[in-house]
Amino acid sequence: MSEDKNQLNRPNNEGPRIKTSSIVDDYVVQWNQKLGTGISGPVRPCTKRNNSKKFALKCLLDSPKARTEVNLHTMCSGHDNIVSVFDVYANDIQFPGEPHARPRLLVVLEYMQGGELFDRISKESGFTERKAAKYLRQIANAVLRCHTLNIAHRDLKPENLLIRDNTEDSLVKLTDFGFAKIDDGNLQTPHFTPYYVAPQVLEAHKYQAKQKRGIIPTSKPYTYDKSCDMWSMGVILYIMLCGYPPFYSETPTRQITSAMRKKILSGQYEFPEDDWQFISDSAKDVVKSLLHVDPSFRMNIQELLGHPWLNEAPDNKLQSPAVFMDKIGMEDIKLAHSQHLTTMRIPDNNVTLKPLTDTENPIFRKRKLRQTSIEDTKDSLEPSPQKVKADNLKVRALRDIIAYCVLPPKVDDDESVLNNLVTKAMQELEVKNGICSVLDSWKWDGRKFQKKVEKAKLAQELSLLVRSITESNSHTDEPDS
Ligand SMILES: Nc1ncnc2c1ncn2[C@@H]1O[C@H](COP(=O)(O)OP(=O)(O)OP(=O)(O)O)[C@@H](O)[C@H]1O
Repeated sequence: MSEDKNQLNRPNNEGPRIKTSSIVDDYVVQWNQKLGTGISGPVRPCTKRNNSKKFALKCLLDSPKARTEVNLHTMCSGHDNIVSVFDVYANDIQFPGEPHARPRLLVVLEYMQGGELFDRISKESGFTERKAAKYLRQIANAVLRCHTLNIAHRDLKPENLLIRDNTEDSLVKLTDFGFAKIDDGNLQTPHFTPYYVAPQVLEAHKYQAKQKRGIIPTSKPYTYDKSCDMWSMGVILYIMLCGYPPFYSETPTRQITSAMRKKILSGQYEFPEDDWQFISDSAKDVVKSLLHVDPSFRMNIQELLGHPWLNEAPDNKLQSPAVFMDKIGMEDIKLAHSQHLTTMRIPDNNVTLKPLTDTENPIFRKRKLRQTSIEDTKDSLEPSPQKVKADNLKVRALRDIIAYCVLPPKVDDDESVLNNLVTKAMQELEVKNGICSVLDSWKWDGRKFQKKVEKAKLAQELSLLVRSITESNSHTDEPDS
């Protein structure tokens, strides 16, 4: 058996053996070439000295987060539908423009010659439902591997689905474990940050409450991180079938609009007749089951793999390749999906309110990355501490309301607490349009609500408002519409 095959079949549950010898002893790295670029900088080609095989090299600044990425990726590696990790080196490296060498993790990955999945689909002349099902099955198998190991990938998006080679039946493989985490399904009240409470957290609370009341059996624990992956597969499938995403702004913009947010939250999407009339009901059933707004009713990975459409999809031709040819449209689709994933990811630290500097915002980072020509600038992409402080102050009052709504009620709680918090927010906020449209739902008369407030819903809508305010502050060049 070849060395590479051995590597693919070895058990990976101990994490990688990180070598401290120099990578150049074993590999020739083409430092000036790029296979692609992500938030952590370029991925470069490299060749193994002893067998002349080509690999892809991802360079990460060494940090606990990078070590987690490498660790979880290595654990999932060794599966046909996951890009394999072959070697990991911890070396000090100085890139052009840097004053000194910095500790880096150099991750030698299986070389994915065929590029990104959606680019491949755009070139397929006879792309059919059956082929879409074949791709989805492979993606689902990758997710099964992760979920079986209790790892949620949390960044399932088109750019992270790569094709092995240029052959007709080439495999699709999942990569980039930068947001992956062990999903222990453990969600107790203090274990999230009210600042960034995502709809999924609130939904998880609802689920737990239903479990406590015996409405949902406790034997099927709901894990919110894993259900993000299922949602992502629903979006990816929808796009594969028609060429555009289910939740999309009508006006071309790189920001999610508030109307779009509402649609996402309430699961409002359509199968426009013109484009979907020839797509099978079975395919639509898979989409619906994955894009279920309530994660407790969303299909899990085993259910997806057991769906008949995956094996019996009809051979009707799809229009998506033609739509994928529109590169600018594709970029927008990718950005919108990334942004939505950011909303769904739950902050990992608990109890204390997190400063913005600790959050990951791929859109923000990517935009910055595009603006700079210096390689490996990960550290310089953070907003200044002064700006973070100013941003935090602007939305502090909104965060107080969110925290009030999501934390368990105090014994002496009454309506005046919420009314006072809202009044304070109205006084502090510079731009009030966003909050006014949220408050309108419960008839805020300037001092109190005339209608009974659904606290979970209010928290959901305000957390989206907070995100849009802080994000639009980060990109004053592209205001939220
Ligand atoms: N194994 C590989 N073989 C070929 N190209 C690759 C490989 N891994 C990554 N790439 C290319 O590099 C790009 C960035 O890789 P990756 O997503 O792992 O980096 P990242 O810095 O974590 O990016 P992201 O912004 O997506 O989080 C990919 O979209 C792809 O085009």
